Amino acid sequence: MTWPADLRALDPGQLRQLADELRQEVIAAVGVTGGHLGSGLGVVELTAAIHYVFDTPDDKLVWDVGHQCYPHKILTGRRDRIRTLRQGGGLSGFTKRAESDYDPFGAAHSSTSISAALGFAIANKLTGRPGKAIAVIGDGAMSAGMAYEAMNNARDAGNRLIVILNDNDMSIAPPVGGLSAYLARLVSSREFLGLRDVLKRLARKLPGPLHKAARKTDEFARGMAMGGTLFEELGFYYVGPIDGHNLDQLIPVLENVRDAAEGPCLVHVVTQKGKGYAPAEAAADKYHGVQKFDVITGAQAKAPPGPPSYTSVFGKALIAEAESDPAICAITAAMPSGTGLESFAERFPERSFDVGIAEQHAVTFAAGLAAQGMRPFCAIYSTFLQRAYDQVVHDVAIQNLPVRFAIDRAGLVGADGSTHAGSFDITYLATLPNMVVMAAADEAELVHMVHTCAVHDSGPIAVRYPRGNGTGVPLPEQPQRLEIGKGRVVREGRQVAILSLGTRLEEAIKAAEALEARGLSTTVADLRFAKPLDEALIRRLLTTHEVAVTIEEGAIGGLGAHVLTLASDLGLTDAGLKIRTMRLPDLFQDQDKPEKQYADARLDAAGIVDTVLTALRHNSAGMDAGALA
Ligand SMILES: Cc1ncc(C[n+]2csc(CCOP(=O)(O)OP(=O)(O)O)c2C)c(N)n1
Ligand SMILES: CC(=O)[C@@H](O)[C@H](O)COP(=O)(O)O
Ligand SMILES: [Mg+2]
Repeated sequence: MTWPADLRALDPGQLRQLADELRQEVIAAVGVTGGHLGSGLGVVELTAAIHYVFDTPDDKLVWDVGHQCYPHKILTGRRDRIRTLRQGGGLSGFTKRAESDYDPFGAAHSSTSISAALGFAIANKLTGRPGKAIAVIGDGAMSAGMAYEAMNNARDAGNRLIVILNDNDMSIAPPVGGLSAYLARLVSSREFLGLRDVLKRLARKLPGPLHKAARKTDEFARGMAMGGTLFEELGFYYVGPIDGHNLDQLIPVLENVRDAAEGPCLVHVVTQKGKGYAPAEAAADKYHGVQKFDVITGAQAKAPPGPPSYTSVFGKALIAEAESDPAICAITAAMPSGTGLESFAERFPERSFDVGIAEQHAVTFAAGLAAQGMRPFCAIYSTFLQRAYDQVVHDVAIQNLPVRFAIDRAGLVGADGSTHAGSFDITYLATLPNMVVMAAADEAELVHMVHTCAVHDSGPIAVRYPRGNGTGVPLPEQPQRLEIGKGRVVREGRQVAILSLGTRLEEAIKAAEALEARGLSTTVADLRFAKPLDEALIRRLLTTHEVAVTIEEGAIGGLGAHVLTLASDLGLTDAGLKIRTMRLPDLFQDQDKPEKQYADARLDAAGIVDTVLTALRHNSAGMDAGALA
């Protein structure tokens, strides 16, 4: 069928056909690109209905997280580019302002949509613009406090704000907590919808005050049957639950809500994650995030067997520690599989906590556990820990509590792009008093660091490690307790010192070999700690080598900055010390593959060699003293 630019040219039957074709296009595209599938399949009809009923892009449609936006992108002028998803220079895997007027707000971190939509709604109100703001938020995203902060403030928006709760009873894992149970009760009260339907139609027909009376009756009736909807207590007119795959239900309800005299409204739609694709529907994770796959069989492309992932090494190491220490417990914010805590939860269900998408709560909950004698490991991706920064400072660091932060996806992450890059954790953590910050150079080091976190009695410790597989080094039989603040020299030289932190060590060693081939004797040190620094080792290296280079997979303000500060504090920079810091560039990185990003950032052996040779050529005025012989 030819799809019209304006869906309102279609009759209901044609719109249903478009939805079916749209679903097939999503499946075909993600089969080629990989990415997020289940969520988008669950909102195919909802996406078509929203663009049918509302006047997008003038009405502002804000997707929460945005991982479900592929049908939206196909319907809004990006059908021809959908197979460039999540590739350098291609479409983002999330909504992105720069990409289209139909993406009024970027996303990727969850639970921001209601706040953003409220901003659009109030701006329209203040400027007299007529447009609506529609936030589509999932049941998982609805477990984050930020959603309630926004709803608590939404009343002023009146009927300019519409929230659509997309309830598919799934987060990445099955949803958790009281909200999930509450929504299940709302959904199971289907017979109540009949009563509400009647009252709603009645309410809509009645003028002004009576309308309000009917609404009160309506709420009262619901209160009797359901204890009042949480959302109504927050000032929303709750409509639902309705079938989010039934266009014959979706369209009249959305039209009513669009034209409602009052608001804000929350429409509760019930959908199925992975809808319409049997392999996704059957999968435990509903194909939340997938590799390229065979569309016929659903079989995903398997990565060639290689070393274990850092995530799995962490999960196994923590279980080993927990076997002998009942104080060890684990916390995830809705990402048990991503953080490697699934097996821990199976082994120690009573000591494992999935708090939902609630990183702020996760950190302060960990602080409470630690204050009462437990040894909590808070496993949160670097990028998502950013959401709980004040909790790290205020509840953990200032109180010097023994919380352990297992920071996965630290560094570049590739296809998820700039919103998910773990670029800032060294910078934002190593600046905190009391905080210990470690970075594993390989998976063996990670085992030692997990053990050190388990046995060392101190305040907070963070250990960072990257997305993906290890280097293939053998895992230690017996983990070692590392001395806090002590690095290690992995190669002794005399002229050049490379001070590495984390997994850039492999490239540092390659660079040393290349420099030796040029007659430059090179030392390589794995500092292990961004805080506290190994002052004795750093002083020795900086005072006995012609040039020193620091390298880290983090943004400015991390290891390099701390080494430079130490050097200046020790007066080592007074004597014309040649030192260069290598770090991620000062920009938000696209969804290029990590190897391209490392090369672009020069955080590889070639970049290190180039940095050293350039430094050696520079005279004391920092001028290039001509090509090195
Ligand atoms: C702050 C934050 N924490 C964690 C994530 C990882 N994450 C992405 S989608 C998702 C689950 C979202 O569930 P829901 O909102 O119900 O959407 P669905 O996938 O079910 O459509 C999570 C935990 C995130 N994007 N942002
Ligand atoms: C949408 C979202 O935030 C998660 O699905 C994230 O993309 C997972 O990242 P990993 O694939 O690195 O686990
Ligand atoms: Mg969900």
